[in-house]
Amino acid sequence: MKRQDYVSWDAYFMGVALLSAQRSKDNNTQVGSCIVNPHNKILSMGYNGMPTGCNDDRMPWERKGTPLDTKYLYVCHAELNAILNYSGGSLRGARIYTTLFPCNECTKAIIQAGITEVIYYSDKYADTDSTIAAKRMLDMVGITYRQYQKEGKELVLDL
Ligand SMILES: O=c1[nH]c(=O)n([C@H]2C[C@H](O)[C@@H](COP(=O)(O)O)O2)cc1CO
Ligand SMILES: [Zn+2]
Repeated sequence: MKRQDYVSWDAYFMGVALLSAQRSKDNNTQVGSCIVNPHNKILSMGYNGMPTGCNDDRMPWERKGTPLDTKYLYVCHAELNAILNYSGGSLRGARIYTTLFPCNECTKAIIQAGITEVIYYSDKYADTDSTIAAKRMLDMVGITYRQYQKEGKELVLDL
């Protein structure tokens, strides 16, 4: 009989997104994303980080203070990184697994890239204008979004 406790496709791809998030240098929120085609092949991954070439140690990671001295003006979001990291052509018809509901800016990129489904883990900023705007756009263009349903499986990686 075949092994029974293998991970589902959803758990597999959200697991990859969660693992990608572990690369983030952000001390408050680590976000990871994984883009998958309709044949369940992974096309791209990303996490939130400073633009390539911007030294992590010289960039601000603060949340508050003078805007120029906070991370927000500089950090590249996980979803955008996953989209931009793809060098294989079109993402049309793909779905994106992401550990945090995409912001309005990433949502624009998701729409323009032709991604057709968003699966998210956390929606901790649901009450912000950014997330409300994101959902408004997704609804308008018919991109479906659903929260990842936990399967009660705890996976420990002995790295
Ligand atoms: O969809 C997203 N994707 C993403 O990568 N991020 C990143 C930007 C920041 O590095 C961090 C959010 O920081 P904070 O929770 O401290 O405000 O997450 C944030 C969002 C949603 O705002
Ligand atoms: Zn974003």
